[in-house]
Amino acid sequence: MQKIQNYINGELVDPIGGNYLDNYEPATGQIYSQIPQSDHQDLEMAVAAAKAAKDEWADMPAEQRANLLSKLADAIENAGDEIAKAEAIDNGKPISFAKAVDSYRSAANIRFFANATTQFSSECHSMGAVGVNYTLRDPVGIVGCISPWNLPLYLFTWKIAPALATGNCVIAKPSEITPMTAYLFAKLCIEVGIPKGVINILHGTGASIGGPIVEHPAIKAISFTGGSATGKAIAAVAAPLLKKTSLELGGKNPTLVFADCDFEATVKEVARSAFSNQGQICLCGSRIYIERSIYDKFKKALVERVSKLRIGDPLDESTQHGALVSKPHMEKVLSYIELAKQEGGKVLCGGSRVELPGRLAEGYFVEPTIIEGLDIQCRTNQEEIFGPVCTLQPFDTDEEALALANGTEYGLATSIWSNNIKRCHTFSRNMDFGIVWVNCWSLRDLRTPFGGVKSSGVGREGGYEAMRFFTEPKNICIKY
Ligand SMILES: NC(=O)C1=CN([C@@H]2O[C@H](COP(=O)(O)OP(=O)(O)OC[C@H]3O[C@@H](n4cnc5c(N)ncnc54)[C@H](O)[C@@H]3O)[C@@H](O)[C@H]2O)C=CC1
Ligand SMILES: O=C(O)/C=C/C=C(\O)C(=O)O
Repeated sequence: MQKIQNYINGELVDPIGGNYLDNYEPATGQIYSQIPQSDHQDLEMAVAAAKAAKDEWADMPAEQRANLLSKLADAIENAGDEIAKAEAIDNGKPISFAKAVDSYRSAANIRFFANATTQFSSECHSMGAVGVNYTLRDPVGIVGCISPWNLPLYLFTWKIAPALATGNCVIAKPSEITPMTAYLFAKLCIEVGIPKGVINILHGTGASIGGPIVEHPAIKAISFTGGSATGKAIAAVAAPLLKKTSLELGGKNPTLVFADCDFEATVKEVARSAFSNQGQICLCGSRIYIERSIYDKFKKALVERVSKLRIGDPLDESTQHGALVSKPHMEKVLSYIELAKQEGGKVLCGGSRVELPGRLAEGYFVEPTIIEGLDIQCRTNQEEIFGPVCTLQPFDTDEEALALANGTEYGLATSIWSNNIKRCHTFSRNMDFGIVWVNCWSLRDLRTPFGGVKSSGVGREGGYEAMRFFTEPKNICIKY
């Protein structure tokens, strides 16, 4: 059975303690590889390597760093099909999605920040005849990047790329549930000649290696994406250590559909926003509010479209809906469907585990599920399910729609579907979310601030926001 290795000081190495975890293939429910259960000993090695590498990497001219990162982006692009296949096996997502989204964005993340390195500049403030201030943006030093399982290499590179671009050395931990593409990424780093110690990748659980990364005194900033409970636990450890944190956490995102929307296009995109990646994206729209005059028509069209999604083998190019990432996660999602029924919800489509034949018989497949008849206060509409489950609810007025949209503890992303420009602007201004999409969903421009408010997190990723996070400003004041 394949054994994944850590990547420390430019080499693939076994964990010092010799401990491993099983890695499951979600589509089959079978163990197919093993991953290091790293601990503080591995971390000390990684920190020593990063310390040795840090000055040379920080002092390297931006263009040279950009060239190395561009080579890494090329390597990811060339390995795109292999990465997509590994993601489909490790995560359960359809291979077509993994190619179009995961592989594509992993390369794009690195390329974007390779280019940004050469464009990043700092500020200068003239004091007239008195003097001048200018600001240096120094790398923070050694930073920790901790990523989740839903978009494995995509979110791993989304953090690592700006950290490296701004001259930091990185200790990174991918999710223990989907470690495979971070392992492939380590091999590509070796292939393209990323200097030793600049990136170090440690595998294992949050308790065994995630926590120690957050606590380590040499690691000065933590960029984390994952559940809100984990984010709060990380913040509690990092705050007294005065570490910078960027926390991109959960969502319970509302989708607002108005009667004046482009009907067909909206049905299509709302289905995509709810069920892409089996609903396992923090941006997915899981609470769909529809203006009452089109509620029945929209519901019928949405249910019809979603019921036709092809559920099957993630490795089959025609599959549109794959497996959930793990057995515990599947059980969590199914338990929320049961809860929704107990809370008075009516299941309009889906609602059950799917049993597929042959090698997929033990796989973690759950039908795309649409539920109606629940109010905003119930747990189904308040808690993040993070799976292929959404609820529908009609509304009568703009005021009611706004109150429903803002009515949870989360504030990550929302989408509005309407051709009334005034309404779109007014809603965009009044909604408590970090990201508002109007007549689109997840239309991404990597320069924009990415992240949420309320329990959806602290700080922003993307573009200069990420580059500012990974640098320390130093003001220099010169008197003439
Ligand atoms: N992007 C998002 O918004 C995501 C949200 N979730 C939500 O979180 C729920 C739980 O999923 P999990 O896989 O348990 O996510 P998680 O938030 O626990 O895991 C994310 C990453 O954090 C690490 N981690 C866990 N505990 C840690 C700690 N104390 N210190 C440092 N690192 C730690 C994990 O090993 C993983 O690499 C999901 O059901 C879903 O609702 C999960 C993944 C992504
Ligand atoms: O950067 C994006 O386009 C998407 C990011 C998605 C997440 O952060 C998530 O699902 O956790």
